[in-house]
Amino acid sequence: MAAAPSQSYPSNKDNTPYLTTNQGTRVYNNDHSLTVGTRGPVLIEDFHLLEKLQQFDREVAPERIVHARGMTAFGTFEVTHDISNLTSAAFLNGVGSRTETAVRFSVVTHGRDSPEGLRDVRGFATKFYTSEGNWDLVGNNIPVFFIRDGFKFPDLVHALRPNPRNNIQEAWRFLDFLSYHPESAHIMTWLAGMEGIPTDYRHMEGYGVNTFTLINAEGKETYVKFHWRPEEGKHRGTKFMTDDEAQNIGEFNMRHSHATQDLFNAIADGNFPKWSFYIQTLDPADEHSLDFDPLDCTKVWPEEDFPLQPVGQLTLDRNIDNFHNESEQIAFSPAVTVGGIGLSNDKVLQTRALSYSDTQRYRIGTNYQMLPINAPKCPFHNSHENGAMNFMKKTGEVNYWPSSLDNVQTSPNSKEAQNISTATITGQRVKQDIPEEKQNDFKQAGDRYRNMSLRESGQLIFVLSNWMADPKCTDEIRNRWLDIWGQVDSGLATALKAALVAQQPLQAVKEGRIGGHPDKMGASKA
Ligand code: HEM
Repeated sequence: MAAAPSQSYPSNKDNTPYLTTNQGTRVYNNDHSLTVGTRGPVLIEDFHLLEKLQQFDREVAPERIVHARGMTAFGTFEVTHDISNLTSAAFLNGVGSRTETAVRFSVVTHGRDSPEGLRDVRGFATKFYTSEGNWDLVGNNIPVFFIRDGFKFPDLVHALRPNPRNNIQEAWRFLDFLSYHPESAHIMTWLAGMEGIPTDYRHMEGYGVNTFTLINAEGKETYVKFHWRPEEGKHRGTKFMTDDEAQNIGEFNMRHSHATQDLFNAIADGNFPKWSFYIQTLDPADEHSLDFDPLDCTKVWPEEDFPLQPVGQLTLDRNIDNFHNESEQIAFSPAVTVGGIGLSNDKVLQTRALSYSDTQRYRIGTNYQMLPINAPKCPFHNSHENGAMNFMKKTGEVNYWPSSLDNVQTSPNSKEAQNISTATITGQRVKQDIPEEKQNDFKQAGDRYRNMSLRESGQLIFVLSNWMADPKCTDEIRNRWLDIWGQVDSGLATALKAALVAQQPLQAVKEGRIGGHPDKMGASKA
């Protein structure tokens, strides 16, 4: 017997051998509009024509405001080292425990069809469909971020995205904004360095970036950083490209989708990519002994002080069936978590907790969480109701709580209750940066620079000086950055000054703008 309409989820598998409208009626002609005579006019009573055009007119859903370009694959996460001493999350407990996952890799700044070989941060977002609900680990391939307060995120993204006047990404704009944020010097050593253009998605690291908490069965909280390490290839499994190599790949791959293709082909060929999963932990009682703030996501926790502890392994072994349903409509949020894993007070993480589901309600729709790609694989039950595109079959008469007629219960002693930190917080309401003595914005950037090989530091200087040589970059912006780089490492600032002297005319000649002045470049001419 056919399923009742409210239970029926149309699928290609249920196709009839006949073309039908979405209403299920057979189509007798799929070539011509209904017209009066062979030359028209066209009649609007042609429901099939209207449905076909109107569906097409609405095919494009709004793209993500960031990370618009991306690709999803499915796989399994398996625990290799038990961490039940640290967390009560069931899926992390017991060696051999396996959880279904979906991972979406992405490029941050530009649109849905932008090239995948751009110098940019990459996203590495993982959805774990655990037996206790979904956990989303929404990470990047670079371990640090540009800012330490999400209040600044819209300005950051505006500065990185194309100029609103000419729709071209211009280095002077992000250099201008970031020069007021010296905490960004650290990520700039990654973005402008060798790590700025990963070869593909399979050879990337992933980092949770923000500090989270693990909470164990006794309620003890531990600060944690999450890390993915690819298992294939050299240099910790990562592979990167130079600007020239990336340009070549872009020219060769006219669809600018070499990384999507690489991932899809590898999985289709049975060459399944694998990542190891590690944590770094810190007892909150020890946080004040550090010379940086462990909740400041512009800092890493040095591995020599906070060794990586292995937890598990991720294998991606299944491609998506449909890009729109499983990559465009997949929705991640750092606030989607399970009992035993919580958020820290990291100000970027706390602001992220709002932003993702807010934009998903806008870009996918009110009921985005019901879509098969986003719904948990465990039972769920609540009184959330209705809204556009709600396709849940509900037959009950009680859609409120509590009720004497519906004995559904809360679970006050469940692990979820333990997600709420028991730490006492006191303080005045303020709008302020973290204490100055903990900002320490230059040390980690300087250490990275001083540990670079000649090739690596040469690459960094090449990219930074190219950005600073943008003819629309004013002397004031350039000098502010030279001052920042001087505090990172005086040798780096000297090298940059020398590179700028050598490079600026070259850049201008290359772009046919020699003798240019910011006003003549169309920046602000009235
Ligand atoms: C306050 C800072 C941030 C805000 C407000 C923010 C906001 C957003 C928003 C609105 C989206 C689009 C989500 C969607 O349409 O589904 C997004 C995507 C994403 N963000 Fe952030 N973000 C912030 C910082 C970060 C950081 C620090 C990371 C890395 C840890 C990150 C990683 C990602 C990833 C990987 C995606 C793509 C998820 C996907 O594949 O669908 N974001 N972010």
